[in-house]
Amino acid sequence: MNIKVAIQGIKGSFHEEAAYKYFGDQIETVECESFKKMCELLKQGKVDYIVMAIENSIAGSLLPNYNLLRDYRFPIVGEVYLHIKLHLMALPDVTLQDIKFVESHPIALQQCNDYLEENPQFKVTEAEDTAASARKVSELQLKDTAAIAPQLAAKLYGLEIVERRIETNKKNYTRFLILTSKPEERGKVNKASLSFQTGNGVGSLSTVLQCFAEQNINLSKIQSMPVLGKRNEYDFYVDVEWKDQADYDAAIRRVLKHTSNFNIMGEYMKNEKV
Ligand SMILES: O=C(O)C(=O)C[C@]1(C(=O)O)C=C[C@@H](O)C=C1
Repeated sequence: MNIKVAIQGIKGSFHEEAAYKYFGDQIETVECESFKKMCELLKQGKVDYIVMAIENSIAGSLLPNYNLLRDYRFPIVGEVYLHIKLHLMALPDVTLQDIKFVESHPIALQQCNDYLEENPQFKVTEAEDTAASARKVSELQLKDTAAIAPQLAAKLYGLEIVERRIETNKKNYTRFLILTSKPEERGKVNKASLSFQTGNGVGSLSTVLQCFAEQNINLSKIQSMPVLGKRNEYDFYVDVEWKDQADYDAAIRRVLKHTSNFNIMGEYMKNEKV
C-alpha cells in the first residue's frame, strides 16, 4: 500500500513537488485546503505524513506554522528544500494588457512583491495555493485574471506563461518539514529542531546559545514566538546541527539546566540539497 502524504494545496502545488522530492513518486498525495487541515488528517490517522513549508528565503518564516508545531506536537522526521520559480500565467491568447486581477498563495505573492509593485494596475488577491489559483483561472475561463504559480501548474491546468520568473530574487528557496504521528525507527541523525523558554533576565538566552557553541553545535536557525497571554515571554525554536553525536548529547544535558518547557521536536538527517 502506498504511503499517504498530506500536502497543503492541490496537485501541481509546491507542496506536492516537495512531497515527491522527499518520498519519491510511489506515494499518494492527499490535497488539503489549509495547513491546519493537514494536521487534522494526520491526527485522525488518515495520512502517514504531512509536508509543511516552514521558511522561505524571501518571505521568511511561516509564523502560523510554528503555532501548529507547538499545538499538534507531531515529531519532525525530515526536511526538504525546493528552488521556487514563479511565473505569471493566464489562459492562452491572454496578453499582459488584458490582465486586471492576479491571484496566488500569500507566501508566493510576497516572493513577487517587487514585480507586483512595478505593476500597480493588478488587483491582487490571496488564494489557497498557487496551483489552485491556476486551476480557478482555467475552470472559470477567466480572461482578465492571471495566477502566480509553478510551471507544472500551467501544464496541468492548460495555462500559458505570460511572464517568466517574477520572484524578487532568483535564489528563492523554501524549506519544508516532514512530520508524522507515529514514532519511527531512528537511524543516524545530525540535525534537531528544539523548542524552549528562558527567563526574561540578562543573558538568559545567551547562556543557552553558549552551551551549543561550547559543545561545537552549529545553530542553523532561531525563531521566537510570543507565549500566549504572557507579556515579554517567548518560545524559542532552534535548529541545530552536529558532526559528533556525543557533542549534541552533552549540549542537551547542559541546555536542560537553563531552560523550561524544553522539547525535542525532532531529530533527523540534514537535507539541504536543492
Ligand atoms: O501554494 C503552493 O504551491 C504551496 O505549496 C505553498 C507555498 C508556501 O506555503 O510557502 C510553498 C512554497 C512557496 O514558498 C510558496 C507557497
